[in-house]
Amino acid sequence: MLKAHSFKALPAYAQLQTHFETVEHLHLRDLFAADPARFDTFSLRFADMLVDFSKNRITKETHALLVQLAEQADLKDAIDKLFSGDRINATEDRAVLHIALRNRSNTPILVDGQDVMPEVNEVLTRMKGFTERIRSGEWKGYTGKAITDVVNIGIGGSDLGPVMVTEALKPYASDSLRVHFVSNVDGVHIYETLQQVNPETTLFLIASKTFTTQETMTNAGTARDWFLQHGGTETDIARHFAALSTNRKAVEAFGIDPENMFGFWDWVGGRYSLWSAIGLSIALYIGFDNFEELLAGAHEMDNHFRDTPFAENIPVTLALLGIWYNNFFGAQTQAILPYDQYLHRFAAYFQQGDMESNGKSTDRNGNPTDYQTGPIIWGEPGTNGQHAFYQLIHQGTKLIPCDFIAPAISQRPIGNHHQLLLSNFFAQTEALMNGKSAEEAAEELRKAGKSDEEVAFLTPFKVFSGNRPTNSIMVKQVTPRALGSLIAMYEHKIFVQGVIWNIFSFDQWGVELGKQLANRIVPELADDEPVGSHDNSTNGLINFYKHMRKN
Ligand SMILES: O=P(O)(O)OC[C@H]1O[C@@H](O)[C@@H](O)[C@@H](O)[C@@H]1O
Repeated sequence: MLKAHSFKALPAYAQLQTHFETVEHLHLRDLFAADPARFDTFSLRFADMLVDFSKNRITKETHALLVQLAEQADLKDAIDKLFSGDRINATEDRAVLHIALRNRSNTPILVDGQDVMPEVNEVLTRMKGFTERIRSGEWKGYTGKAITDVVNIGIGGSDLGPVMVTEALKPYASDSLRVHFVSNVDGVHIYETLQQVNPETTLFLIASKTFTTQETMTNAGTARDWFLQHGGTETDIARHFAALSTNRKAVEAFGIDPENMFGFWDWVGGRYSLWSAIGLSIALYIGFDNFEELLAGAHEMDNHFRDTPFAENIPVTLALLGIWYNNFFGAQTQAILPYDQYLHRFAAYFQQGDMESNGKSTDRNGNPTDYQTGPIIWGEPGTNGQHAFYQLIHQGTKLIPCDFIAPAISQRPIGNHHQLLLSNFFAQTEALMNGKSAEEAAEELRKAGKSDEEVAFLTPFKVFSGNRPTNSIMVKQVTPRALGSLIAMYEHKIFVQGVIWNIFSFDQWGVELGKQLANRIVPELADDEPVGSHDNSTNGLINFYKHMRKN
């Protein structure tokens, strides 16, 4: 169990509040001018990764106070508990052990006195064997043909991780195996996917921790019906359906051969599950060796996180900076901006990772928080984002801390594309930091031949206040190993913030109410009778729908 504390009663919180008043008006431009070694002071290295956090509105004192905040929140104790299988997910009474799934050192990790590693290794071995049989073509479909398409049916944590990672690591994929993902209960999603595949050569992975999720069970049922309608028989299902789940009974009840079930455990949170059997689509797509590289990269980051003093600890540093903006500057959001097209689902992945983990307003004592917790996470890959929403980041009224992520080496070196891409990556954080003064703007206009009148009119619109904070995270290349480290880095950042905010990061009660109400509404939609059991608006909407579909 994590110790509880009062976030705002931590001594460093009050000190940071006072300190904030001295920092709030400092401009990054001046901070850089005053300290030629600012980059060295505020950047960290890890393997082939560089994290430059010098373009943040902090001084050495800010950093020191933030580290104290972490210490006073007993972060060390929380990290020990995370890594030792303590039941830190108290409201679900579970340990939180995604770190065990990638524990390549294979040191024992105990839950209730029992080492979980043998089970973890056993599932990995089965995944490896299965992956190899599918990829080699040894595994045959019901007409004797090799599998060419894998359809992962899952949602939330049983979808977003595999989608993001298979997209990110496309260059490592086999040419002979395609992956598809169906998540939405909107029939359009399964329809469009089934259009693209052949029942003789398709493997469906039903990915659901609980094996009860409405969307997934509905899509799985539709896939099974389609398979049976297109030539497959009940006995052929064993060659074409596998389950990734913790719920053996429900898997069997669905009719999937237990031989084709890859299990995991209640101590794997859905949004932390890509490292488990939920990652089978990843392993099938990029091969098991590459999947192990992904695990190894995450394990390296786990070790860094567990063993590095807070001041040099990358996830801790990112978490503290986030708290600085969230709780002192009043920033509402955090943008994640990968300058790598293959990482185009990275921000979407951490929308769930972060917002489902830390979007909470009850603290660990059961009291409402009187401070802000998890930020809104959003982002698109560069340079597309630049032509969409960067206007607001540069000149809008909101403070938006941004993480810029880029590889030094492109997976697809073509002409000078990557240099152009990276010139934008470097230029954007420079522009956000420096801005452009009225004098500079006026000078530029004059040089462009504008009249004095035009200069006077246009200058205010051409001013950039700058002082907009960014982190720049560079890796050598987005290899499976580097990606594993990057994901684990953000996972631990989220953990650290939850510990300091005194909230429980590993439950998700907030997703339940909507599900409950939808289940109540489902039978009401079966006939055309008007409903009157809801509030006026909901009745009106349901009745409009019933009217429209009938007429
Ligand atoms: O993997 P299953 O059990 O289908 O859950 C899928 C998703 O459901 C949602 O409601 C959330 O709770 C997510 O954390 C979870 O990843």
